[in-house]
Amino acid sequence: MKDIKVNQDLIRERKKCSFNVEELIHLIDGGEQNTLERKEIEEYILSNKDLRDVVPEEYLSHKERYENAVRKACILYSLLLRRSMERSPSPDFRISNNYKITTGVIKDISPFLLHFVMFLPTIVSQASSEQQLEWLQKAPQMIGTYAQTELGHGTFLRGLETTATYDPDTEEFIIHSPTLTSYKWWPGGLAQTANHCIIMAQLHIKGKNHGIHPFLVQIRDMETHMPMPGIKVGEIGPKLGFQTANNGFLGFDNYRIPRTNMLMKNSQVLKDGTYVKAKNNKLTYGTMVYIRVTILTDVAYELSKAVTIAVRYAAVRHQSQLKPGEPEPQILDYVTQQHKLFISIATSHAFRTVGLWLWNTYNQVVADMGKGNMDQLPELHALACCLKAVCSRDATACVEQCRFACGGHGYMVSSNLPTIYGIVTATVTYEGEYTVMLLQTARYLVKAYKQTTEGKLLTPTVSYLAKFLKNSKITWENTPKGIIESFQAVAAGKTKEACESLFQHMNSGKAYEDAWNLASVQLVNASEAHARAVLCEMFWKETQRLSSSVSNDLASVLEQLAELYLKYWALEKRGDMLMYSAISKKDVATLQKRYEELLALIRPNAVGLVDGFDIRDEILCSTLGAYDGRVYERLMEQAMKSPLNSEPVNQSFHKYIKPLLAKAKI
Ligand SMILES: Cc1cc2nc3c(=O)[nH]c(=O)nc-3n(C[C@H](O)[C@H](O)[C@H](O)COP(=O)(O)OP(=O)(O)OC[C@H]3O[C@@H](n4cnc5c(N)ncnc54)[C@H](O)[C@@H]3O)c2cc1C
Repeated sequence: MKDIKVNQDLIRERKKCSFNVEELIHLIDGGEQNTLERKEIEEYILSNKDLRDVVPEEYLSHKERYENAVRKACILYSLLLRRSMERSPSPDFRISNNYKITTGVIKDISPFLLHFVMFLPTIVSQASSEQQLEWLQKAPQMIGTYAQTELGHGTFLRGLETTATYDPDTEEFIIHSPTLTSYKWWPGGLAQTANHCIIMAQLHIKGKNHGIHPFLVQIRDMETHMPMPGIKVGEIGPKLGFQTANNGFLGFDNYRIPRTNMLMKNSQVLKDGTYVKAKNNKLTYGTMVYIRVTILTDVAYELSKAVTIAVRYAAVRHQSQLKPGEPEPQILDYVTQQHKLFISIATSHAFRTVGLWLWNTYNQVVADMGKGNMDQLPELHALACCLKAVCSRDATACVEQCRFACGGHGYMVSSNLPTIYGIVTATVTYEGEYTVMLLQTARYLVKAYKQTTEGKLLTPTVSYLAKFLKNSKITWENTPKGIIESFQAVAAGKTKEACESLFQHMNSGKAYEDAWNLASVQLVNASEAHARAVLCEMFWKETQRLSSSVSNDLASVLEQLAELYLKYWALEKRGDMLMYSAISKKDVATLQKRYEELLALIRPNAVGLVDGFDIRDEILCSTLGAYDGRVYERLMEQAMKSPLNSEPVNQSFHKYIKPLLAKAKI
């Protein structure tokens, strides 16, 4: 960074920082060695000139954009492949930001993403060991995706219509799309990129439907890349974001695949058509839970990008006057601006920290499952559902807030905030839609509530229910512990009310399903409250644990962020606090005062904190957020790249405007 001219405001901000930014970078990366490795990969990839766009992506046509994304993705993967042949990859890739290198190459979503995040993990988790051996060997030739959603059904898996009918004479499955609504719709990379696909289809044997099962299907010829006969495949068109993800549709016309292409780790179909049911149907949850768990750290990273852009911009931008006659202050000095932005810094840390805790829990549960112990799977599933829902929704709100905080310039595509928003808001829907996820967790909460009333022991993450269901209002204590307990009391109270509503509807003669639907707004609220209680508790506990391993300077900043997170949400949810704890109006004022003190404490470290995310300019891709703060110069440089600026008069003037003006003269 020595040779570049850095904006004076940013220089001053960096001098104010009270902690060692390098230490924070190492903490986020999971150790100094990981930081070194990440930086080395970033330099190796991002210094490759072929990966730079001469014309910014947004000026390309839809087709050119896709082709450019494929070109860059191929260079990227061959570079990564060469490197992995030279040295062994990092043992724990989740802990480091290494895996985020793709966003520095393809600003939006790679058309190969699904191959890595869904196709390969599904083979690993759902194919038998023989299938894995065969397919993973062929994997370098395969480009895969995961096709579950259909035009007519996403959430309701049992409603999927694609059929896989077993023909014992040829030992094949006949894959068929019987209706328009049975067409697969959405899978990333499906349209023009993938040559293979895991599809979910209804398994029919001898006239009996055995439900949804996964199948490996080749959809394109390995040489010509033409769609295989019997396959209809294409692209679904532009979306809010994900412009380069190559989301596709797929239909089958009695397409035959070998029997051995059903993924048979769990259920099996024998040669004669005998169906062998999975020992435990929960085993198939594996990949879904895995992806939901990883979404927490994914949105934490995207949010760290958004808030880096917004905080650096707020340090460089001067607007209005605090006092008449005085110079215009940095907008970061407005307390409302700090209120808008600092929660995003804290939230990114919260989601990364809790995400890593959940990741470790997931690994523990998977290890136990390997030994035949499934006991913790329902709890993990319930946790992953509500945390995925709340984190994706909160991150979306935070990214949008960062964009608002940049005023008009935040609306520029060159700020990169609109693209980040497009990426983050998609996580609210895919891999389990928001409301549906909260309702899944609600089922677990209802069960836990019943267990409490029966005096049975509860699993650790809901054990607070037993404690707080007894008290209608708990004593208010203005400490992190007190706030966490209040969130637990809120969750317990909302769970109780949702359950009472459910049971009342049932007692009045409604069927369970109707009663569930009638109580569902309250059930969703209970589930959201449970997620907040878990987030607050785990973020605080994990911060305490991490703080003991870092310098005092860094520890105090980390604790300020965790405290800010708790205070922010206690204030946001003050209505709930008033309902379920003995908090008074005076206590709320004290909470507000401390929250404002925290904003002031964090203010001098704001730029240092976003520098601590250590996101290279090539990955940020933002005119507003680059390390050097050359905001206005970059905005103008990017504007000059608009093809409309390449000629002084556009042809549309002669074609349309001039004749119109001529008519106006008459
Ligand atoms: C960017 C993006 C990428 C995607 N990538 C893939 C992919 O690679 N592969 C793939 O297979 N799919 C993919 N999907 C599809 C995605 O998984 C589905 O969109 C998602 O599961 C939601 O299903 P749906 O669209 O049918 O919505 P719906 O289920 O129709 O939901 C619509 C509304 O109905 C409500 N609703 C539905 N059921 C219930 C219920 N039981 N109770 C209360 N409310 C309910 C929902 O809350 C929502 O408000 C992708 C989607 C997006 C947006």
